[in-house]
Order: sequence, then structure tokens, then C-alpha cells
Amino acid sequence: MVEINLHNSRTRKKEPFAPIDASDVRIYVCGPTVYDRAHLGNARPVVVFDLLYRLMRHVYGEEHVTYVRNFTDVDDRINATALARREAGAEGSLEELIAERSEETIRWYHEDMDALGALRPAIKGDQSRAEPRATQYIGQMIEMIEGLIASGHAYAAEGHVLFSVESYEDYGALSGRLVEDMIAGARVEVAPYKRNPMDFVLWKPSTDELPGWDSPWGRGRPGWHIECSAMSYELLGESFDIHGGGIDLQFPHHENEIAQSCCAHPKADFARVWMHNEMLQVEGKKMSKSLGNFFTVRDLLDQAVSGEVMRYVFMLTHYRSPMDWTEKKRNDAQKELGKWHRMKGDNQPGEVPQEILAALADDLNTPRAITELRRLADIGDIPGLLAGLELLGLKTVSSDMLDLLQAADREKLGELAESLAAARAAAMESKDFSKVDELKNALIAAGVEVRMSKAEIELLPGPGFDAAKLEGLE
Ligand SMILES: Nc1ncnc2c1ncn2[C@@H]1O[C@H](COP(=O)(O)OP(=O)(O)OP(=O)(O)O)[C@@H](O)[C@H]1O
Ligand SMILES: [Zn+2]
Repeated sequence: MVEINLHNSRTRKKEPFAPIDASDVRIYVCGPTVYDRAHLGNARPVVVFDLLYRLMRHVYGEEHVTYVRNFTDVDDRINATALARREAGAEGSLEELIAERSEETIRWYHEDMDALGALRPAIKGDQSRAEPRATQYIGQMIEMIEGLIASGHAYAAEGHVLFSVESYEDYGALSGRLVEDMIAGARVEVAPYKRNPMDFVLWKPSTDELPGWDSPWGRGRPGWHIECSAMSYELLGESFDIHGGGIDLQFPHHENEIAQSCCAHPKADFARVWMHNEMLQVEGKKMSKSLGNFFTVRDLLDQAVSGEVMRYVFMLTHYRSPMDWTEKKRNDAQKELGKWHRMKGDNQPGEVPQEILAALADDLNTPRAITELRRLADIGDIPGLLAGLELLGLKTVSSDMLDLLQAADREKLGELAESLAAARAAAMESKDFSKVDELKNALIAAGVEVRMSKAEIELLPGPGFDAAKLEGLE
């Protein structure tokens, strides 16, 4: 069997992976809060953990891997949209409008992540319970909180229940922080009902209007961290193999998950391996909704950037390094994937190339896997190339929009690119660019993306491409 090595954030080391139960390898990944469309940064963990999932399925068998990823559907930002819609005259109760917002966001998430070639989570091949929603597990959360109070790890105060960080010796171990330093560094005003400023909320009161559930502490709602502890316990048990998420979740979210779960089940391990992806950045800063420096996966799809191209660009960088999305990477990816797609011909995928499997098994070393794909293409091992692409989830979509065209349209675009180049050459002489502009504008009006560099002119079908509008152009 292939040896898998994974970097464990908990031990800060790359370690050989040994599942608790090889007939059921269990992975939990923190999913999105479903208040709005996913931005490109949100897609990075989806692709990273999809690669991990595919690797595990390949090595242990599809029916022997469990992959759970939750939807957080208790959140003020979801409520805010519902309230705004009601103000604007939308029909239905606030509860219905909240459910509607979560539903539509989940639908978008599925559409967008499917486009990236990400497999839906599944429990041993069954997708039905593998994407739990927080609102479906409130009872289990209450039960876990009651247990934590009973064992002295949590306390109720003023309608809230708080986790007592002093009650858990290892608090801070995952992120390498000391409680004293955290307190010193905390600038926020401390709520009067907290015994220690770092104590965090397990349960909090809700207003009459907003969603709430009856509990021993009054009508309220769970804190965010307890959701993942309760759902992972319910679906994966008290010890499981891998827990994943973005590095931005390491503290406090994952630290708090560990504190809750390890105190609730002191004899168990909770998650043995912790994996964190680094951030997708924009000019050195994390892409995030709060900073406003984001674009969505849907924005890119609408600009005719295929999900496969996005996936490929992610894979050019190792998941533990920060990365940028750039136009250059996008163009290069489009070209390279298009080239490979055209090489396909009648070939079928062969055996999975060992070097690609080894690269993936080496802490998801996707840059190395890509180097190998390039080598296979260079030596003309097309069945190997196709098998490698398939293992990496890159097979399904044609990335090069040109490949999606009818042959006649492709030819026509080629001819028009030549005419445009000739018109440009003539205009350089005559200094009269009106012909060039005219043709260019007509192409743009037909939904063609015109890329002009000194060396070449490329015409690609864009989102609103309409071949009929090319007629009569020359
Ligand atoms: N820029 C980013 N790069 C990589 N992963 C990210 C980025 N931003 C968020 N994530 C990850 O996306 C997943 C979903 O996170 P969540 O729903 O909390 O995000 P969000 O609230 O939409 O993000 P934000 O407010 O930070 O933009 C998490 O695993 C998180 O770590
Ligand atoms: Zn979580």
C-alpha cells in the first residue's frame, strides 16, 4: 500500500498516516457559513480537501472513506438578509425567509463547488447525511453542553453558557498560544458574566424575533464552535482521523473545538491529524468578505473561466503556502489544460502513474504532481497523463473554451485572428487604426474575448459568445 505522509498542524510535523480503522477512514472539514456566495478563497479548502478525499478513496477504496463537511446555518448575517428582505416586502415569516436564504446559498455552493470538480462529501459512499446543517443538530449540542457543565468544564451565567478555558490544561496547544498571553493581547471589552476573559460561548440567549431553541438555560442558540464538536461526534464518533479547515480557523475555532470535544470525551483523541490550508490572498492580504477584497467563484465562471482552470491554478501552489490568483496564472492554465485536452484524441486513461500518486501522498504535493503531468505530456504518455488528470479531479471539464466550439466556429475565429493581425500590421504603417477598432468592436459585440499582445492575437469565446454574429466579418 502507498505510504501517505501528512503534515499535522498539531505536532507541527509531517507524519506517516495510519487510520484508526482502514475500513472507514474518517475526515471532517469545517464548511461554510451559508449567508452568501463563496468567494474564490473559500474554494481553496474545498479543492485541497477534495484532493485528500480522492487520495484516500484511491488508497483505501471509495466505500471505506467518510468525509463530512458541515453547513453553518445559524448566523446573524443570514438573519440580516432575511430581515432586509422582509423590510423590502418579501412574503413569508422571518423563519421562512431565513430558511430560504440558507437554502439558496447551499444551492449556489453546490453549483460552484461541483464546477470545481469537487466531489460531494459522503459517508461510506452515501451522501445523505454527510453535509450536516447546524440547525439539525441542536439537540446534540445541548446534550454536549450539559455534559460539559456536569463535568465542571462549563458554567451558565445570565442566559449564556461559557466554556471555562482554565478547566482544560492543553488550551492553546494547537495554535501554540498561552492563555496568559491571549488575555494580555485581548483588547475587546470583557463581558461581565465571564469568569476568565478567554472563556468562550457555548450557548447564548436569542431575541424573541430571531431563531431560538428551548434549552435548560432559556430560549437561545448555540455558539459556532460547539456545532462542529457536536456534529463530528455524532457522525464520526469521539475519535476520528483528520480534521481540516483554513488556517484562519486554527484559532480560536479549532482550539475551541478541541477544548470542547476533549473535555466531553476525555478518553478519546478527537481528531488525530489537523490539516490547515493557507490563504488565498489579494495583494498580501487574505481574501475575505469583511475586507471586501473578494470575487466569487461564480464571477469567474461567468467570465468563462472554467472550474477546472481555478482548480489547476490552486494546485500550482502547495496548500500550506499562501497564494495569489493572477491573470497570468489563469491564462497559462487555460493554455496548458487546453493543450492536454487536445492531446487526448481516442486515448483512454491508463494506470495511475506512481509518481503522481506518490506526489499526492507526500502531503498533497500538487506542484510536484503537475511537474509529472508535464513530463508525461512531453514524452507522449497520453494514457498516463489522462489517468493522472483523473486522479487529480481534472478530467471532467474541458478547460479550453475553444474546445467547446463547433469546428467551423473555431476555424472562423482563427481566420478572424489572422485578419485582425493583418489589419494591425497595416495600421502600424498607415497610422489609421479605424479598421482595427471596427473589427475588434464587432468581435467584442459577438461575445469574443480579444487578447492582443505584441507577439500574437488570440480570439477566445467569452461568456456571451454568439457565433451567428461572426457572419459577415472578415
Ligand atoms: N482567503 C481564503 N483563503 C483560503 N481559505 C479561506 C479564505 N477565506 C476563508 N477561507 C476558508 O473558507 C472556509 C469557509 O469559511 P467561512 O464560511 O467561515 O468564510 P467566510 O465567513 O465567507 O469568510 P471571510 O469572512 O473570511 O471571507 C473556511 O475553511 C475558511 O478557512
Ligand atoms: Zn468547525
